[in-house]
Amino acid sequence: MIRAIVTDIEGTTGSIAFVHEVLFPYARRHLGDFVRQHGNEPVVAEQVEAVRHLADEPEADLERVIAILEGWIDDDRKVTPLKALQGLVWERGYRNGDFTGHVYPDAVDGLQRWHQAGIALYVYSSGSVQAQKLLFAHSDAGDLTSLFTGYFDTTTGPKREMASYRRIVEVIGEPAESVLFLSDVVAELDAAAEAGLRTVQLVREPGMTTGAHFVAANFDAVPLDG
Ligand SMILES: CSCCC(=O)C(=O)COP(=O)(O)O
Ligand SMILES: [Mg+2]
Repeated sequence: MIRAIVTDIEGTTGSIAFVHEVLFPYARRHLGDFVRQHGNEPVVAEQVEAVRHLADEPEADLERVIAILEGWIDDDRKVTPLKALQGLVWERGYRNGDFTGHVYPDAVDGLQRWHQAGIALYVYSSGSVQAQKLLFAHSDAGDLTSLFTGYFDTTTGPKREMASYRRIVEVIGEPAESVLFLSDVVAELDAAAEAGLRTVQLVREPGMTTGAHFVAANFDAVPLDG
């Protein structure tokens, strides 16, 4: 019996296009000025220092750090300091009404249905927990945050590593086999299955790589039995 569902965001609850054509370009446009303006504030300074450490450039000045971050956006690197800073930059975009978080209507329905059925819902995304909460608080369908029990990001570990899912299951406090992980990415599903979780792959667009996981075209087709 499924007692908890952990869902990915990009390509699962919302479109890949929203992340790559709205969120990432917004961060690319505003990140430099944001870091220049707020670089002395502890929450930003901590991430700037983490960039220097991760890039192995301890002497990098602020302009060099910004260039590193912009390169990481271009390469879609799922690294914690970039993700934390992106979340801070997107906050302004959501609050200004520059965009709303894309969530597929079937995902809204499915999440509401499962929540009403007493299944605990969690998010696991490379986007920071702050960015996840912003997306669901300012979604196309309104504030959906009350549906979720908890959020996990790269501070729990990379999404393609089995140990990350072991940690998530420990926090959830349910047996791995009663936790279902939803994602569009086979490598993430492989890692979750290795940790003993049940898995379903969302294939929302033609031509996506599939693997050994049950495939669903949308949340209506996600089976909770068998
Ligand atoms: C929290 S919305 C932004 C998502 C993001 O930054 C990202 O890299 C997508 O990662 P996911 O793990 O949801 O595929
Ligand atoms: Mg995804």
